[in-house]
Amino acid sequence: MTVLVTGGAGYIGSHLVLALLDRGETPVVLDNLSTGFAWAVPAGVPLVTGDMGDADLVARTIADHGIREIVHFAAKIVVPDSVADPLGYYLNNTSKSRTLIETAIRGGVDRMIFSSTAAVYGDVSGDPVDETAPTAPVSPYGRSKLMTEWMLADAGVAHGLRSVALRYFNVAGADPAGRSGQSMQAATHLIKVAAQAVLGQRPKLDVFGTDYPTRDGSCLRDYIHVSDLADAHLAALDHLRGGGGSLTLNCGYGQGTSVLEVIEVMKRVSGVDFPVAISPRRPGDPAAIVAKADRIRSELGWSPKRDDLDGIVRSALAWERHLLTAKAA
Ligand SMILES: NC(=O)c1ccc[n+]([C@@H]2O[C@H](COP(=O)([O-])OP(=O)(O)OC[C@H]3O[C@@H](n4cnc5c(N)ncnc54)[C@H](O)[C@@H]3O)[C@@H](O)[C@H]2O)c1
Ligand SMILES: O=c1ccn([C@@H]2O[C@H](COP(=O)(O)OP(=O)(O)O[C@H]3O[C@H](CO)[C@H](O)[C@H](O)[C@H]3O)[C@@H](O)[C@H]2O)c(=O)[nH]1
Repeated sequence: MTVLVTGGAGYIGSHLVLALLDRGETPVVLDNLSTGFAWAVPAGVPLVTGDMGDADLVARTIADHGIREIVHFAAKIVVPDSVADPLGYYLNNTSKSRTLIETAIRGGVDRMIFSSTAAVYGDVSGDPVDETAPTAPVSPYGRSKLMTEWMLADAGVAHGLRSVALRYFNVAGADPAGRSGQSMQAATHLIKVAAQAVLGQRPKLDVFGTDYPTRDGSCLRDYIHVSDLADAHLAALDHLRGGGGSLTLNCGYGQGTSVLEVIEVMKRVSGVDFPVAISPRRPGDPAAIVAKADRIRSELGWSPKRDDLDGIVRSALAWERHLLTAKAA
């Protein structure tokens, strides 16, 4: 069975492509390479370079490869950018997802896994949130993804498309075998930025706000290893292939870690005391967001294998070193 992976040249998508190959499946990647890399798509995996908003291209790809299922990662993903450019985010993440979904249904696709986000919940009190919590995103990014969840749910009722919306919490780390990782140099994610600070690629790390109502004043997030997340997608595919119905599932470990704690782990694991500056809050950031992650275990039988912040940080750092060596070569 051939699986179409939109955004498969990106960070998380490339890890799913590896996980699919590891279990003998046949992925095809559709990616416009706006933030992804052709080299991140393993040799032998077809890469269709183009936009998911291009209905003709999507229809052709579905027909050419006999696609019945899509894992949909393609999106713009930077929360503060979405505050500055909301319409660009609604176009790419919402409107183009609408085109993708419509074209998929017309082409006979009946299963879709969607990369949703904890950002759909908004500013929660800090208690772990389950999937029944009200959705009240505080950023255009979060709203752009929530609207796609709604489209999938409505299309499911009207057209029989079954889907699993996976609400990722904070994804971090890299493939334990060193085959992929987060590669965008201008990335804004905390663990990636901290790894770059360790290697001297950034002069310092800014902590965006230490005046939040949290245990040390910095924001709390639930960090999940990217390979555990890839496994959750395999389990979601198996669920739908087995005839299972549509689901919305949190993907996290249920553990909140503060920005200052992440920095402490990065310094300890690397042995490098990089400079840290306390800076103002960043627009669109909720104070605390931690998953209640029971449903994914009971519905999919998924359980994490790499629930360890030291290990996540170590793998992120190893990938950053790899990128640096590759650049120098
Ligand atoms: N990284 C996180 O912590 C996180 C958390 C929650 C949800 N997510 C979601 O996971 C998904 C993947 O994120 P990522 O971290 O791998 O980001 P990424 O930027 O590395 O990957 C996104 C990929 O989509 C491609 N893309 C973007 N728009 C496209 C379009 N219109 N047509 C075709 N390709 C397009 C990009 O080129 C890139 O390869 C996104 O949907 C994101 O919203 C990520
Ligand atoms: O240089 C930095 C980078 C980040 N942070 C802080 O670290 C925390 C985590 O920030 P990230 O940018 O790593 O991640 P976000 O929580 O903003 O967002 C991520 O997780 C969300 C879900 O919680 C979304 O899905 C989104 O796609 C994904 O980027 C935030 O408090 C942020 O202010 C810093 O202090 N300094």
